[in-house]
Amino acid sequence: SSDPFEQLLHYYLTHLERKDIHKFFHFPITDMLAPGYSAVVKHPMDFSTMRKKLARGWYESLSQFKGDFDLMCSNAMIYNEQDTIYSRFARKMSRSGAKVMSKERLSNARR
Ligand SMILES: NC(=O)c1ccc2nc(N)sc2c1
Repeated sequence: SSDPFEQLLHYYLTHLERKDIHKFFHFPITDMLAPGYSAVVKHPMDFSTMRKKLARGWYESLSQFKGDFDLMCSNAMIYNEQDTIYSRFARKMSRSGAKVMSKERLSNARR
């Protein structure tokens, strides 16, 4: 897309997805996969949903984009026990995501 803001978010999304090597966060979690998930997690989020929202121009600011990324990570840390690979990867991804998106000069990027 020609919109530099959209390109920036697309870059972040691609960069963040790459860290999710087991693809734990690539798709919406079903109750089949994770029993009782929909009863525990009221606002699910995943990379494929973020990609759709980006493509539809839903994000007006970087903080909205970061909000969905943080929601995705915190959902996994709430649903999964602390010492599970899912929770561990969510914590790890949350930290590295904060680094990727923390560049001061870019954090005021807007549509
Ligand atoms: N993102 C998550 O919270 C997540 C991802 C994958 C997965 N697979 C399971 N068997 S529980 C589970 C939880």
